[in-house]
Amino acid sequence: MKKIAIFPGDGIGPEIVDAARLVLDAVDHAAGLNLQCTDGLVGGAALDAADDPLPEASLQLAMAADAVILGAVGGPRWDDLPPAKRPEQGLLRLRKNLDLFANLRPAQIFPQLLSASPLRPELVRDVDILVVRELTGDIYFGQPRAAEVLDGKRRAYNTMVYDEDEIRRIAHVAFKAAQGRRKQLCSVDKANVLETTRLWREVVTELAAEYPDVHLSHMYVDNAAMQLIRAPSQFDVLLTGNMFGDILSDEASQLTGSIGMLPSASLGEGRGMYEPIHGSAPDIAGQDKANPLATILSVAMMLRHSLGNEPWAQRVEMAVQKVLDEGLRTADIAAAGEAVIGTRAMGHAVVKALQL
Ligand SMILES: NC(=O)C1=CN([C@@H]2O[C@H](COP(=O)(O)OP(=O)(O)OC[C@H]3O[C@@H](n4cnc5c(N)ncnc54)[C@H](O)[C@@H]3O)[C@@H](O)[C@H]2O)C=CC1
Ligand SMILES: CC(C)CC(=O)C(=O)O
Ligand SMILES: [Mg+2]
Repeated sequence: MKKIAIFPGDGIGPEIVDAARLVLDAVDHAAGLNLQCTDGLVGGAALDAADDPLPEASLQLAMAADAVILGAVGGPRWDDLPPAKRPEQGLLRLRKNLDLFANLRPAQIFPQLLSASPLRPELVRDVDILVVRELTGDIYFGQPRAAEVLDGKRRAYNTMVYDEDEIRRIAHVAFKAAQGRRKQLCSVDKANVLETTRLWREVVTELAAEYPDVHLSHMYVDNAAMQLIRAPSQFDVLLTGNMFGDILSDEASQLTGSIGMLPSASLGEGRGMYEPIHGSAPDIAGQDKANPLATILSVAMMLRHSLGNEPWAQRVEMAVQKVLDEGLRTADIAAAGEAVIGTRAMGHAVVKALQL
């Protein structure tokens, strides 16, 4: 028996998680996984219910689980709160408390969706990028942070900080990932301007000696953002800090056609958390329009990384390929004039494509 904690969150979170749950339940039943799934509150839903975006009960639920599935958090209802009190803090604290320092965000091309990419098909056809993003450090967590009034003037600051151990452990993850792929590792920083990322570059370079089979290169983040659009197939594994990885992975999602296609695994030494890379999409929440495939592909990553079930991970991924082959599209991945189905119908379609 494995325990799965499920945090649907806010906005489209409950919709995409419900669609992914259809797939997870079907796999559980067919593969005899004997999963015990329990829902919990995080984000705005938790703020509303318990005045805390990560109530103690939710943290305990996650800590007791073998794996966690999370939809998305945040939304305009909580926009007036200062950053440190918003729903997003619940997610950040969950990642930190579970020590999920490695966020794997694969950006793969689905050939069926080449026409959905804003880039020319010949530019994206061969794209297969793994963004390895550090997830528990950097400016999202650094202290001090404050918004204050000084000499009658409003000012605010955050702190970008990494120590060498934090850099080393995420770099090891990236080097190892590159070894299992095309052995090209590009580390992204802003070492020309920032001390933090100068240390990042130093530490990553030191580690390269332990991975002689991996070709390491370095790129400034502004150039990396440009190269992702100019010639994205040059990248294999991209190693980044927390903020740069957040931004570049949203950008990379567009190569595939939609942010609704990109799953992620947030890993540490213990249990993993599986979440689509996108947010709570308030503009389409509650309308059965959201693409649940990123969340369903995150379930596949959970089967692979936390449940040790590669065959079923691949079956879920193949089922996603099949629904795309069949021309089934949510609005975000539909070409002009193409018929569109809703979130829930897409979940059912993936279950059907599993051919159980
Ligand atoms: N992991 C998380 O929980 C994250 C939460 N957020 C939060 O989400 C809220 C909205 O943030 P935004 O900047 O608008 O980013 P977003 O990722 O929620 O949405 C950006 C755009 O992508 C579209 N989109 C996102 N996911 C989609 C899906 N599955 N299917 C179809 N279209 C999709 C949205 O409709 C929107 O037009 C904010 O409160 C933000 O802080 C943002 C990013 C990550
Ligand atoms: C805390 C989240 C809102 C940060 C984010 O955008 C992400 O992890 O993709
Ligand atoms: Mg993000």
